[in-house]
Amino acid sequence: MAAVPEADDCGERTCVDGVDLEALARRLGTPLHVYSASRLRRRAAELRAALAGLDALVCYAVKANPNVAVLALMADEGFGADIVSAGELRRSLCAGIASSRIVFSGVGKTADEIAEALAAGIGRFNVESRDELDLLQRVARDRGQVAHASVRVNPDVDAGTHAKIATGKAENKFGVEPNEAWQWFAEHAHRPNVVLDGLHVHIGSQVLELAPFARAFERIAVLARDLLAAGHAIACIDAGGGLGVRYRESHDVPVDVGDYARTLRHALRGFGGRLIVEPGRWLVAEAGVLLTRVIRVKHGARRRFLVLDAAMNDLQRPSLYDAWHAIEPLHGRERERVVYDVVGPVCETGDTFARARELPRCEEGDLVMIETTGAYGASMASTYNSRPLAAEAMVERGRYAVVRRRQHFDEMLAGEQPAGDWQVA
Ligand SMILES: Cc1ncc(COP(=O)(O)O)c(C=O)c1O
Ligand SMILES: N[C@@H](CCCC[NH3+])C(=O)O
Repeated sequence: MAAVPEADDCGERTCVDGVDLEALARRLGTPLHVYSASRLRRRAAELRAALAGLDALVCYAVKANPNVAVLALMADEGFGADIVSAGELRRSLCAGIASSRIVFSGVGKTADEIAEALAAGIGRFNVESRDELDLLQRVARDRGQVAHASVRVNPDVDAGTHAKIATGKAENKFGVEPNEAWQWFAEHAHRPNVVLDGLHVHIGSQVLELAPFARAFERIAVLARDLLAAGHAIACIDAGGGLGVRYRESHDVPVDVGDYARTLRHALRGFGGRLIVEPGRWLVAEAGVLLTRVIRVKHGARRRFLVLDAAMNDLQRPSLYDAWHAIEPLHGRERERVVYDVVGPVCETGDTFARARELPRCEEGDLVMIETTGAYGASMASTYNSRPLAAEAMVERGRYAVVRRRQHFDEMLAGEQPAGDWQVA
């Protein structure tokens, strides 16, 4: 009997976690998101090791990849969830994440979402405005419950990342100024159904330098020390997420997770409460690839286009943030190298995965892998151009499981009908 292969041991890069990608793509069709369970577990273990000895809870940022199999793996690793909607709450609970390990962030929580989260018994709300804090008090009072809450503080720190995913500058919509946080603590008696005993900070995503983290953590630590000295309880500090990953060899140098944890330990020295971290991308990005086939090679007047069956609706990052993803044909690496614009079939020039990318010559039907797509890939997918959502599969040690099958056209149409049944408004 053949031994079960270890992760990624197929030698060539045609395998992920012991699973042959060509065979998988033939079986499940393309475009196809594939996630490696072993890679996910390796990252989880590295993070746990970096945080060892701290009273730390990892609340995985569900938005990065809300696939229930990914969430179930996080639950199995003992992680909680950082959610931003009732949808993410339901997914997390359905995947087996303990409600007490769920924290709820976001500037637009509605009364219904807050009520649903209270009913589920989530651990903590990361509150982003006074209006939200008052709403939390009202909803908790009406339900006869007490909610634990942290103030999300905006530290006015430049995370040095893409402007669209920076969240820690004063001009961003997230969090409140430290002065306002002080006022909320001072007014705690006005809100008997909210135990305000935590601080939260999150400066942005794909952060590749340690210094902005250090600045933000120091600001939060100083605030925590001052609040404690003034007699307020601080039971929890939530350091957010944001750790970046290497999309491009030789360009992106990610922060070492050990250095990140040391920076946290240093900033929070002497703090005896609970630490929460909320990484998303760092845990899942490198565990995912998007498999896609070449529909055709089109020779334009000025450029040569490699037209794939994946498009911006399957992976938005290149069109939205000009993000760079490695693109590799799975076979024919010995062929001559050719420069392509790598595009999808969607009717927008922005539906471009890469411009002027040198690749081995490709032919119709070739399987191509777009790398580092485990975070903010499928989670940001749409059905633009009435393209069904791609399937998602988990692979582990030579086995695969379809964790989300490809959407059918009738599912896309479900709930829609031609306007024929007019009602008086
Ligand atoms: C509050 C909060 N926590 C955690 C994250 C996760 O970020 P990342 O995927 O960069 O770790 C985000 C997204 O930026 C966020 O807004
Ligand atoms: N969607 C962004 C990350 C957003 C982080 C969410 N707070 C990306 O793909 O890089």
